[in-house]
Amino acid sequence: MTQRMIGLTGGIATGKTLVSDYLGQTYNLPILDADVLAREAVDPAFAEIHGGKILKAIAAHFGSDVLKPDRTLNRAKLGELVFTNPDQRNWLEAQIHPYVRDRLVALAANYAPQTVVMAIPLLFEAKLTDLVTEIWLVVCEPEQQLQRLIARNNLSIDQAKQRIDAQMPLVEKVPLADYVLDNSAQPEDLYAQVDRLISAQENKNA
Ligand SMILES: CC(C)(COP(=O)(O)OP(=O)(O)OC[C@H]1O[C@@H](n2cnc3c(N)ncnc32)[C@H](O)[C@@H]1O)[C@@H](O)C(=O)NCCC(=O)NCCS
Ligand SMILES: Nc1ncnc2c1ncn2[C@@H]1O[C@H](COP(=O)(O)OP(=O)(O)OP(=O)(O)O)[C@@H](O)[C@H]1O
Repeated sequence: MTQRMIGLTGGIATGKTLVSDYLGQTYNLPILDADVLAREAVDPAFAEIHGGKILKAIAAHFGSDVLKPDRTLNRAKLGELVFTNPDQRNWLEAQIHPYVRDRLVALAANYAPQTVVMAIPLLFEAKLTDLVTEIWLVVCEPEQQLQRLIARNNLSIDQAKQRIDAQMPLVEKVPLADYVLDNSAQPEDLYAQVDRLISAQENKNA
């Protein structure tokens, strides 16, 4: 039996975390989160897995300004550098994405044959679609996305727009998804769509 791998994606701040938290808590599904793994890739505490070489390469490339006094990554500083410069962003992604891919594969294998959710913001951009067996896309209105991002990350309008523009436009992701979850109303409306999707699948497999 093929292991079911739900690829959960969407634009930044559209509501993926609401969906993954709900799937984890209500349906007990394991959540593999690419953002968490991207943090792990540069975390000295995980040097046993990655040898610490990604953080070293980042510091060599961008200068030690991107490190905090405790030698961990200054994410705000690096964010400023990469979200204003696509070449630098591509360079950074090339360091981190292969690690994220390998960890997703390894972690999913640990759960086989159980269904897993892979929450991957850059599922399309990072060409990770081959890892999943179906794609769920969370969307909301562009203005809501902007306002939610500004509020959550405490960004200026320009900074928030830069982050949104660093991703493939949401409208281009819609035709690539198997299911689209609309998060332009209340979280409860979003959860109801998740329930429908899960029960439709359960009926299909019954
Ligand atoms: C630039 C960094 C240090 C900024 O860190 P910060 O703590 O501010 O953001 P965080 O990592 O929590 O990401 C928040 C959101 O930003 C978006 N985002 C992150 N990286 C990218 C990117 N390279 N391109 C477009 N959007 C991105 C995603 O929607 C993500 O959910 C960090 O985002 C990073 O290391 N990015 C490169 C790795 C990557 O591509 N991660 C995405 C998952 S694979
Ligand atoms: N339906 C909603 N109504 C109001 N606020 C919401 C709604 N959905 C999400 N939010 C808020 O918008 C922000 C973004 O949501 P969330 O963190 O789930 O997005 P995300 O897609 O996981 O973001 P990222 O790509 O950065 O990981 C959060 O602060 C969240 O509380």
